[in-house]
Amino acid sequence: MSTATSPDLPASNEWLLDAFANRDAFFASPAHQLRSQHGSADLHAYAPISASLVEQLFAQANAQGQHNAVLFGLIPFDVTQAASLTIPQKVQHVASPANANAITPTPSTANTASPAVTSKQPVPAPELYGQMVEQALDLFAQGDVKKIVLARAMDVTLSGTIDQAHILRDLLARNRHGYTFSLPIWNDGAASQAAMMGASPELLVRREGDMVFINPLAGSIPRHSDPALDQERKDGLAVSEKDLREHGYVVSDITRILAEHCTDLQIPERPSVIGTDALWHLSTFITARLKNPAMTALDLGLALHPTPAMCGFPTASAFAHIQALEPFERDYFAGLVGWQKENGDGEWALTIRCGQYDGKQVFRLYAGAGTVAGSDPASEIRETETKMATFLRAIAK
Ligand SMILES: C=C(O[C@@H]1C=C(C(=O)O)C=C[C@H]1O)C(=O)O
Repeated sequence: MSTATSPDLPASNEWLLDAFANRDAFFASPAHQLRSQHGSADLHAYAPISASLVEQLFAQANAQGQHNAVLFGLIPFDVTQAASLTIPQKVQHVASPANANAITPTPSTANTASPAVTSKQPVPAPELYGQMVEQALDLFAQGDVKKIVLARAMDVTLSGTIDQAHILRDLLARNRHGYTFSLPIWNDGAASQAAMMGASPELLVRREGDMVFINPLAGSIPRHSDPALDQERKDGLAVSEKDLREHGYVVSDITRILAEHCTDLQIPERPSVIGTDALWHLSTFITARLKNPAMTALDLGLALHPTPAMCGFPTASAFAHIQALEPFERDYFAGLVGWQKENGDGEWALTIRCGQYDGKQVFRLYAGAGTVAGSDPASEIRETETKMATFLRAIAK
């Protein structure tokens, strides 16, 4: 996660979040910060993703005299469902603040006081999620599938509307090395108010010219408030046979797909351990060079998606088991979130540690965890709870 660069981007000392309203777009990575304000000349689409849909949107932007157009997108876990794409008329694109570690969330004022949680409904109940993990363990024992990522959701109703900028600042302050976003969902046409918001730690692909950067995570343990125990957990994760196996499925499948599209693959032999504010993760930072420089960041992201970090291994059978076991639609959860320019450079993160906002008072939060032979249902319940906690803390006090 140390490879952030800001090639020729204007510097900025602050996050571009002033007067953030529904239908605005924001995406921040360690290097890039992009913000748009909704306007009547914005272009948007709500349809299954395809190269021609992306080309059409850029062609329309060109036709209205827009240069340096930037596409923002949410691509669902199941790519046959509608993606939500936006080319705003005007986008601010600057570097992320270099000293952002020093930035703390702005305290709530009378106008931006965080609403309270009035109801919290797990989907399904945690015990049922534990039973889903048990069912996955039976499937591993039968032998046709090695890993299944199982998710659950939480419907949260708030006492009032939220201040998106306040939430995003809170997430940014805690996720310096991640991908923090709020992008509109056009399910209701131009009148839509819904958005996907979150702070993902996981980069699917960044493209800079013909170079691509990929950073899968898989294998996790919640952090501990005691520094010595926290270090023990970190050291334990680095040598955990179960977690290394879970991570290995992801890296080997990504390597197989990258080999079709890239040369000069640089893949560390062993994963390292990275920390978010709440969890330790096994992480492998991969670089490669595209064989075909016309392949865009999104093209490569879609070739890789869904990786065994979001779905399982082998992909097709894990995908079928997810459809059968999970009692809700993932929609944009565990899909792609990001941006790209017409030349194909861009960044696509995975849509995790996130929630779908209805634009008023309701959020659906999501979290998933990879299960393999040897997984423990109680640990997966705790892990998914921890994964939802950062976002829950950000939206309501
Ligand atoms: C699916 C999620 O996270 C993924 C699953 C992980 C795991 O099981 O160890 C780790 C990071 C992510 O690839 C999520 O946060 O919801």
